[in-house]
Amino acid sequence: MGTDQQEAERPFRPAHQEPVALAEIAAAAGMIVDDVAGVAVTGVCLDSRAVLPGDLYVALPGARVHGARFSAQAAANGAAAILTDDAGAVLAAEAGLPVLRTTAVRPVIGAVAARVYGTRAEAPALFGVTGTNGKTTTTYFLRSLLRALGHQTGLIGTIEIVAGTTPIPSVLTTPEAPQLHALMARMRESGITAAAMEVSSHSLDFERVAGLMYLVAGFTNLTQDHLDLHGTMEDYFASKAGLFNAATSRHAVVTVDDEWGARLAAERRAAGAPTLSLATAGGTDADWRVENVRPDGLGHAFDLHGPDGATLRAGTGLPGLFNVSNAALAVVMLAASGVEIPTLQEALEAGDPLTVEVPGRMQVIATRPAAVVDFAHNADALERAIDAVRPASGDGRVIVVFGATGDRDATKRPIMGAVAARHGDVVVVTDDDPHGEEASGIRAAVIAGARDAVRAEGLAAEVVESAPRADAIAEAVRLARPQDTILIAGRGHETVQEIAGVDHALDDRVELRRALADAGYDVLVPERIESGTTPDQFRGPSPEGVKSS
Ligand SMILES: CC(=O)N[C@H]1[C@@H](OP(=O)(O)OP(=O)(O)OC[C@H]2O[C@@H](n3ccc(=O)[nH]c3=O)[C@H](O)[C@@H]2O)O[C@H](CO)[C@@H](O)[C@@H]1O[C@H](C)C(=O)N[C@@H](C)C(=O)N[C@H](CCC(=O)O)C(=O)O
Ligand SMILES: Nc1ncnc2c1ncn2[C@@H]1O[C@H](COP(=O)(O)OP(=O)(O)OP(=O)(O)O)[C@@H](O)[C@H]1O
Repeated sequence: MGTDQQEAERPFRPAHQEPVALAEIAAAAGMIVDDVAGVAVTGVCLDSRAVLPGDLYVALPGARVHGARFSAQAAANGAAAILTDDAGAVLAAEAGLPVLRTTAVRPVIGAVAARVYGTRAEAPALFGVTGTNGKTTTTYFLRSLLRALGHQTGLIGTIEIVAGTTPIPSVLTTPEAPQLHALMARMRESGITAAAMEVSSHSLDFERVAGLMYLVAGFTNLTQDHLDLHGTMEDYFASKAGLFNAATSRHAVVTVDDEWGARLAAERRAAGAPTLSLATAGGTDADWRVENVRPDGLGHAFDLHGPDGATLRAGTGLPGLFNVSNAALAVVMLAASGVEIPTLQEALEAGDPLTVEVPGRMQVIATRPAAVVDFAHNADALERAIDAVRPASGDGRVIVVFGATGDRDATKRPIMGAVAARHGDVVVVTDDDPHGEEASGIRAAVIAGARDAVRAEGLAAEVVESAPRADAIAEAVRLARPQDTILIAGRGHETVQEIAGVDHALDDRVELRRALADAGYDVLVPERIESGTTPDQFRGPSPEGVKSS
C-alpha cells in the first residue's frame, strides 16, 4: 500500500514503461557520472513523498529546503537513483543510492524526463496558451474545436488534467516537468492525438516545460499580475516570451490588442519564427482580425479575416467581449497548425464548439437576479468581468463581491478596489485566500482603493465590507433586486479557501445557489457536480423554492 502522495502520483504515469539506463540519461542531459553501470529507472519524481518504485528522485534545492534532505524517504519509497547538485550530493549520500550530479538541477529535468518517458516524438500535438488572462478558457475552446475536428484530446490546466478517461484535479496550472513528460507518455498511450495546455509564467521561469515542443503557442494578453514573483512587467513579459522561442514552439499566434503582444509578435518575427498576429479589439494591422462582432444570446457572433482573403464565421455563447478574443485565438491557433480554412469552418458550424462550460468562468448561477461566478482576480479581468455582466438596458445595478489574495502581489489590492468602484454599483469587499496574512488588513487595502476612487472621481458606488466570504455572498443576495446582477469574482472553480495554513471548504457557486434559494429565487442546476456534492445539495436548505432549468 503506498502513501497518499504516491496514490496521487499514479494517474500521471504511463501504464507501460521500459527501464532506461541511468548512464543513457546522464549522457542525454550532459552529466558525467562515475559508476552507474547496470542501474536503470522507470520514472522521474521530484517529491520524495510521491516517489514510486524504480523512480529517479530529483532532489531540487528549493526556496525553503533542499530536496536532498528527503533522500532517505525517496529510497524508502523505492527510488532507484538520485539526481541532484553538489550540495545535494553530500546530503543524499546517507541514502546509499547511485547519484547523478549536475551544477544546476532545474535546467536538466526536462531533458531527463523526456529521455525516460520517450517524449521527443511530439505526440500528441501540443497547443500551449500563455498570457495573464484567458488561458483556461482558450484551452477549453481549443479542446472543443480539436474534438470537432476529430481528435482524441487531452487537457492540462488550472482546473483539471485530462490524459485518459479520468480527470485529475490540478494542483498547479502547469505541472512540473517530470509530471508533464509522464502525462505526454500517458496521452500517447491512450491514443490522444492533440492536447491543449495552459503555460503559466511561473512554469516558464521554473523551466517546467523544458523538453516539450509546442506545435502552436498562443498569447492572450499581458496585464499586471504576479509581480510578487516577476518584480516588474518587463520581467513578467520576458517570462511569457519564453514560450515563443523557436526552440519551444513551431508556430505562434499572438493577440496584439496590447503593447506587449505587439512587441512579442515583432520580436518573434525578427527571429524568423512563423508568427501570426491577431487583433480582436478593432486593430487593423494584424494577420488575422476580428470584425463584425454582434450580440448573440448571452455571447457574441463574429467574423475573422485572415491572410489571402481567408474568412471564418464563428461565435461563442460565453458572456463578455474578452471571450470573443479567447475564441478567436483558439480558432486562429488551429489555422496556424495547418487545418484548412473550409475544414475549420465546417467544425465551427458543427454543434457550436465555442459554447462550452468552463467551470467558474462566467458561470451563470441564476437569471433573476442574474448571478454569475467568475475567476477574475486581477484588476484587468475584474473590470472586464463587471462590464460583461452589466445589463444592456434598464436600471439594473451590478453588485460585485470580491477580495484580494494574501501573501501575493499587494500592489494590486487598491487598484482592484478602485476598478470595482469605477465599474460596479455596489462593491462588497470580502476575503479571497488570505493564506498567512491577516484578512482584515487585506480587506482594508482593497477598501481604501475603492473609497479613494469614489472620493477622487466623484463615483456613486456604495462600498461595503463583509466577511467571511459566505456572509458576503449572502449580503449581496440580500442587497439585490430582481433586475440587478450579482457577480462573485476571484475564486471561480475553487473549492477550498486557505486561511492561516488551514483549508476550509468553500465553493462560491454552492454558496451563491444556497443564498439565492434561501431568499426564494430560482437557481440553475449545474451540469457539473461541484465540491463533491450532488445537484440536490446545491439547492440548499429550501429546495421547495428552487426549480431547475
Ligand atoms: C514558487 C514556486 O513555484 N514554488 C515551487 C517550488 O517550491 P519550493 O522551491 O518552495 O520547494 P521547497 O518546499 O523548498 O522544497 C524543495 C524540494 O523538496 C521537495 N520536497 C519537499 C518536502 C518533502 O517532504 N519532500 C520533498 O521531496 C519538493 O518537492 C521540492 O522539489 O518547487 C515545488 C516543487 O518542485 C513546486 O511545487 C512549488 O510550487 C508551488 C507549490 C506553487 O504554489 N507554485 C505556484 C506559485 C505556481 O507555480 N503557480 C503557477 C500559476 C500561477 C498563476 O497563473 O496563477 C502554476 O503553474 O501553477
Ligand atoms: N482574454 C481575456 N482578457 C481579459 N480577461 C479575461 C480574458 N479571458 C478571461 N478573462 C477573465 O479572467 C478570468 C480568468 O479566466 P481564465 O481562467 O480563462 O484565465 P487564466 O489565464 O487561465 O487565469 P489564471 O491563470 O489566473 O488561472 C475570467 O474569469 C474572466 O474574468
